[in-house]
Amino acid sequence: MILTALGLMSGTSLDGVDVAMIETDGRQIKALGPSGYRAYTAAERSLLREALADAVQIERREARPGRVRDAEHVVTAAHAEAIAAFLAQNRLMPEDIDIVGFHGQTVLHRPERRLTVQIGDAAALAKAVHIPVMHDFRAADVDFGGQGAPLVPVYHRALAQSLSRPGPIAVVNIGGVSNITYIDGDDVLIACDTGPGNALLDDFMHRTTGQAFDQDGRVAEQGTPDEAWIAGALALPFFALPPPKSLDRNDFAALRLGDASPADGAATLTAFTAAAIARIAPLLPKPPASWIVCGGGARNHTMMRMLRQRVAPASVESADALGWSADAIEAQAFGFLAVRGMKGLPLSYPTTTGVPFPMTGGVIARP
Ligand SMILES: Nc1ncnc2c1ncn2[C@@H]1O[C@H](COP(=O)(O)OP(=O)(O)OP(=O)(O)O)[C@@H](O)[C@H]1O
Ligand SMILES: CC(=O)N[C@H]1[C@@H]2OC[C@@H](O2)[C@@H](O)[C@@H]1O[C@H](C)C(=O)O
Repeated sequence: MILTALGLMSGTSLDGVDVAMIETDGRQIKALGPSGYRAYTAAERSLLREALADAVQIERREARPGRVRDAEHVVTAAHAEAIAAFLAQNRLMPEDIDIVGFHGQTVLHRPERRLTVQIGDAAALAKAVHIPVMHDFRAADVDFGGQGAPLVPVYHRALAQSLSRPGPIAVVNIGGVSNITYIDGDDVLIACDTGPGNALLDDFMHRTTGQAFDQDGRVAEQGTPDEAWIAGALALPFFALPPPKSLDRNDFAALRLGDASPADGAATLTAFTAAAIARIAPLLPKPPASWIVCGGGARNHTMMRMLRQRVAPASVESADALGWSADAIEAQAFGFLAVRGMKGLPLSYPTTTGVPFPMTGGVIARP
């Protein structure tokens, strides 16, 4: 049966809430609908940053220390607003939607302690929007010893079904953290986080220039990467580990650049992200022949150029260039995952998160 889902994603970049509509039976994509976006205000974003800092002390999933509880209210309200605006703009009624896939906002990810915390009150959201809400997508995977991330690979595989590109194909998402899905024919699906995405660069830009991010990679383009610093950072044990593996947004936050100018610092961090993505290739069964990049990093021309240099002669294309929506893919993915969860289909596999057997997930809150 084909269901209509709305997927919602509030990613590690802390920039806002993406919404996207998808019609699917959980295996194939029947149609992709419109998408929308509700940015966090500067005040909301700084509250989320404080919540991330306070979340470090969390030991039980339900705990909401310090600013985490206030942040949870803000996250829930922002998602309710995002859905209301999306329905109004597209002249849709709540009854037109079968299920909402609500990822929430990750504030702490410690799979080695069987702990991953996404804030957002699904029961309150279901009541506010009058639609059933599926949430807690990562919990079952982590409970069974999986990484709990990344979860988009099953959706990348569904998207790639209609793609004619030489394989193996690597779909890379450059959000706050970067992750990769490796697809080789119908049977091989491997995934992991590769290292930093935009979060380190965004934090550096914020600190040194007051800008939220390096628009189109223009600042990095003016600078020179510090290759010795990058080689030192890539020597961290994480980068030598084979998939599956995952990261917390702030796992590399302690890395410091010293006195770099904004241009050289941005160039170094952009090159670090590209180099960390390319570093996964020797840990995969074969080097990918076609790289497809989604997430906000696909708009950073300097990052795309640096990735091209590092994976040559393989091709590197932006998801938008294929007619996929680089910005909406993760939100579409959580709509798709909600339908898979309703049908008891796996969200993750031993080769994507390290879970011991294919694992479904998600919990439904009803209005
Ligand atoms: N035009 C642009 N030029 C350069 N960078 C951009 C541009 N647009 C977006 N970005 C970068 O992309 C980031 C947002 O990416 P995205 O929306 O994929 O993140 P996310 O949803 O938080 O991701 P994830 O959950 O995968 O970590 C911004 O913080 C910024 O660093
Ligand atoms: C714990 C968590 O929220 N992880 C995010 C984060 O952002 C990118 C990367 O790290 C990825 O592993 C994951 O998100 C995507 C949507 C995923 O689960 O596939």
